[in-house]
Amino acid sequence: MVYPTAAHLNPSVYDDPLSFNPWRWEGQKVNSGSENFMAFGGGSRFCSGAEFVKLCMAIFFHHLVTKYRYVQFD
Ligand code: HEM
Repeated sequence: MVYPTAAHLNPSVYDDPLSFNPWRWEGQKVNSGSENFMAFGGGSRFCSGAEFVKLCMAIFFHHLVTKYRYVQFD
């Protein structure tokens, strides 16, 4: 039995696992066979919408950063 949340918060794999760091998986093996990244489950129950939702997220972020201007409030 694998507990994905524990794998994602494993301090021996990820430095400071509770901090927000979108780059934490850079250079890691994050495909469906990864032992350290299981956001979409694994094995025979692997999320069948994974590729679809990754495309949706890429399109969403593309529009988020190209169609809006951002200003910093102090
Ligand atoms: C960020 C978005 C998503 C995340 C994080 C996610 C995550 C997951 C996870 C962790 C599982 C495995 C559940 C288990 O082991 O019992 C799963 C299964 C599944 N997901 Fe997703 N999912 C996402 C989006 C989607 C979308 C958009 C679809 C469909 C269009 C989808 C369809 C499915 C289906 C059908 C299963 C069951 C697969 C099976 O048991 O054979 N998911 N998802």
